[in-house]
Amino acid sequence: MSSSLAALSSSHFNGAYSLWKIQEELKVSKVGKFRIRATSMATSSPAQGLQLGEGKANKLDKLRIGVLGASGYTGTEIIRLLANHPHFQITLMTADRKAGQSIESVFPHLVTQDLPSLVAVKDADFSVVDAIFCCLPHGTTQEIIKSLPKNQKIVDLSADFRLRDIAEYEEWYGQPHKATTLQQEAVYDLTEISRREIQSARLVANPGCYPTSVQLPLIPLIKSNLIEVRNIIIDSKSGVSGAGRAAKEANLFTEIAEGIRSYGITRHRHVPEIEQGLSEAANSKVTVSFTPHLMPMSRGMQSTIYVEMAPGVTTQDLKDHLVNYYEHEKFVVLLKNSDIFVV
Ligand SMILES: NC(=O)C1=CN([C@@H]2O[C@H](COP(=O)(O)OP(=O)(O)OC[C@H]3O[C@@H](n4cnc5c(N)ncnc54)[C@H](OP(=O)(O)O)[C@@H]3O)[C@@H](O)[C@H]2O)C=CC1
Ligand SMILES: CC(=O)N[C@@H](CCC(=O)OP(=O)(O)O)C(=O)O
Repeated sequence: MSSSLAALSSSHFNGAYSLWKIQEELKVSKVGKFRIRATSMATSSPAQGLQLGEGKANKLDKLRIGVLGASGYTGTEIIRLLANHPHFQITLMTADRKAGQSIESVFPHLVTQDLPSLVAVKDADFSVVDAIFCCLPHGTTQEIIKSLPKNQKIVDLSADFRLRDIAEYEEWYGQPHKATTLQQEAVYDLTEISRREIQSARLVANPGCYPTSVQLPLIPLIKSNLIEVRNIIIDSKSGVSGAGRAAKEANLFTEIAEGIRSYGITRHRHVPEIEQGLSEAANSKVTVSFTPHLMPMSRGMQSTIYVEMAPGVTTQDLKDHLVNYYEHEKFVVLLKNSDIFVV
């Protein structure tokens, strides 16, 4: 008997890009141990979630965008991606404590952009937007999205509409769901996995950071039966911006510099989201062992994922399949050189 394990590394810059690689295979057999190295890298952007049907996009010069939570970390990434985009114009930006301020007073690097001032959600004029990116804390998001005009496309970056099972949401997030009807309508997934459904959805639930780094490499491999759907071990590392911009004692420089902190062991809220995505790909219940770590870096993420390969499958098969699967994806790029992999 022999068993084959592969370790896949997947990383991304919070909320904007993802990278992954197949790192190495450790093959254990009667005749001993050997290693094979292969590398790949992927990038993915939440902005991909905003694609209207071709007809509509062609009629508009620029799509007018509202960014709710523009003074936060994900909000500013959306602004960075869209501010110079030929097809988008940011016409509304909201904040809470920073309402009334200019965006450059919050993020000085945006000083060269022609952007509206930050307003409170209650004062926002939604008639000036065609589509909305919602970058608000979960919990808050459900109430606010519920009150938005029904004709606008919304891409929600929070976790509020990701879990299809309301009971599961309430269990893992420790609060009742306040927009259960909208939850039924929401389309959760990565653009690379469900592009068509996302294009036609009104409410898109953008996957979380850790689930993105796990699902990009694993879903294509599960769908094609190249890996076993048991004993999946995910070891993830995140920069501190993943926790948002609001001040927290645990995220002070003195707490996180020069150290590594594992947290949420066996009970991180991304476990059900990861298992939901992998189970759908496998058409059977998949469970995972997932441990996130907070790293002394401001942004970026790396997930090293250990999987059992299906009988007869090699790491080259995994790599070939992923290269093929993501061949036409602009935001997923596989690393060619396995020695260079830096977050
Ligand atoms: N950070 C990350 O890497 C990622 C985060 N996410 C998710 O995206 C969402 C936003 O996260 P992130 O950008 O990190 O969070 P931040 O804490 O950095 O920003 C939150 C934003 O929401 C505003 N806000 C806070 N409370 C309220 C409220 N009650 N009403 C209206 N606006 C409010 C804040 O305004 P103000 O600053 O003026 O108070 C700020 O603009 C979260 O749900 C998070 O889980 C998703 C992917 C990645
Ligand atoms: C370092 C850190 O605290 N990370 C966050 C996840 C951040 C993320 O992007 O996920 P969401 O979109 O679900 O917020 C956490 O562990 O809860």
